[in-house]
Amino acid sequence: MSAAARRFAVARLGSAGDGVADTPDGPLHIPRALPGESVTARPAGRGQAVLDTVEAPSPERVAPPCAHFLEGCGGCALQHWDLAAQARWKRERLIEALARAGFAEAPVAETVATPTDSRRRADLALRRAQDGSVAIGFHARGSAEVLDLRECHILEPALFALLAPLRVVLRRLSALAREGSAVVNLLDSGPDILLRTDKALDAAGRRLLAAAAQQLGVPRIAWAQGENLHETAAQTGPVRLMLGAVEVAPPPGAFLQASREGEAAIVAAVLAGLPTKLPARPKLLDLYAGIGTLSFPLAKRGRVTAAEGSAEAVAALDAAARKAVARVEAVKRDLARQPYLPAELKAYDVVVLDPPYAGAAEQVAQIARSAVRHLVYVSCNPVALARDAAVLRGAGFGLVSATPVDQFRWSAHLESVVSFSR
Ligand SMILES: C[S@@+](CC[C@H](N)C(=O)[O-])C[C@H]1O[C@@H](n2cnc3c(N)ncnc32)[C@H](O)[C@@H]1O
Repeated sequence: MSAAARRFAVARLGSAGDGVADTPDGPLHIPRALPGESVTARPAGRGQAVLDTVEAPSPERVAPPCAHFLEGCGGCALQHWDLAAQARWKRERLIEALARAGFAEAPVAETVATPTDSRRRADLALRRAQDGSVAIGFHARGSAEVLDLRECHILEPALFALLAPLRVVLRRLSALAREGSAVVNLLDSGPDILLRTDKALDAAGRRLLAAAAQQLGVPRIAWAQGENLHETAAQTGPVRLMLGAVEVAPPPGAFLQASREGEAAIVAAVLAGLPTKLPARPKLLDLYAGIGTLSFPLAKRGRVTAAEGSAEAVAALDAAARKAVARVEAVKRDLARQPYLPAELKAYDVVVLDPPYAGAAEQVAQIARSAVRHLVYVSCNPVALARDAAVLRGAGFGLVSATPVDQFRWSAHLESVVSFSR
């Protein structure tokens, strides 16, 4: 039985985008409540509560555009909040993260917004129901349930349009017994799909996927059982994505910046974060380079070494660089186990880092000990950024510029580009 609803004053927003009320028992997280609101909520244990009614709404509360938001879709956390307020909150989170690292009053730019219907990469959950139908969508908040997307205001329309025919195909795919996932990347050649399912793909399944690729205009469908290595199940043509002027053939499920607009904003902030005075033939080191999203634009400014841990991403980057005769050398390297050491870093005028969510503790420790003078750090996690920035500050780096990018509209995620020099 759920607890009785009680009244709470919402003081602030937590890092996951939940309203937080301070209570004698500690902070209480109330999803979908906003700062300044008086709400009733039912405590659900472990500092969590379920919103019951909003008694005094914030003037910043707005009607969520998507029906699934009200059903608890975990794809968005903040559709009930005015966008300008979200942009201010994201900027404040970056200011706080940098202040925690010791950079008080950092020169933080306004948040760069990205539009609705622009997400070109999504990791969607698949779940087969008792009647054989397949739900495709995001998990419901804090649950294994998959919300079958009948509308979506974040996905690129071309990706959303794929869901209805994909449901029909997956219904017949015996390799999907109960659950799986589909990473869908919208490339310039069309949608690229990586299916992960819970059973083996038999000959009938391969024929089904080959026919689906033809019919849906999808150049490639890759498949894997669980977390095993993927294989190409169907290919009707080449895959390609332009990164600046360079054509890349991304591997299945490749990391892409979530939207073209987000990518453009990050690339622009990285280029703007380079020192104004560079030597005549600068050498740039792009760490955690992926398929070269930043490496190719950086190659316009100098010779780039692009290091990345995924063998497939490095192969795609290397092939694209050779074909385009770009000044980019691709290196496969695990930067947690084998970070660039001070002696190697000596060769570079600028280091660009774009690490995964956990940050770049091992690599930043080596940069701190090196003679590197300029660094541009692209972050998708303000907590890791604060930790790594504190190390840089301790090593004498000052903060030159910082730009928050709201690449995941309506979510609590924050991307940022921060430039340091010493
Ligand atoms: C946030 S993505 C950035 C990719 C690229 N810079 C871009 O903008 O598309 C982080 C990248 O780090 C890579 N990565 C994760 N852990 C790594 C490690 N230990 N060593 C090297 N690369 C790693 C991932 O494969 C991924 O390509």
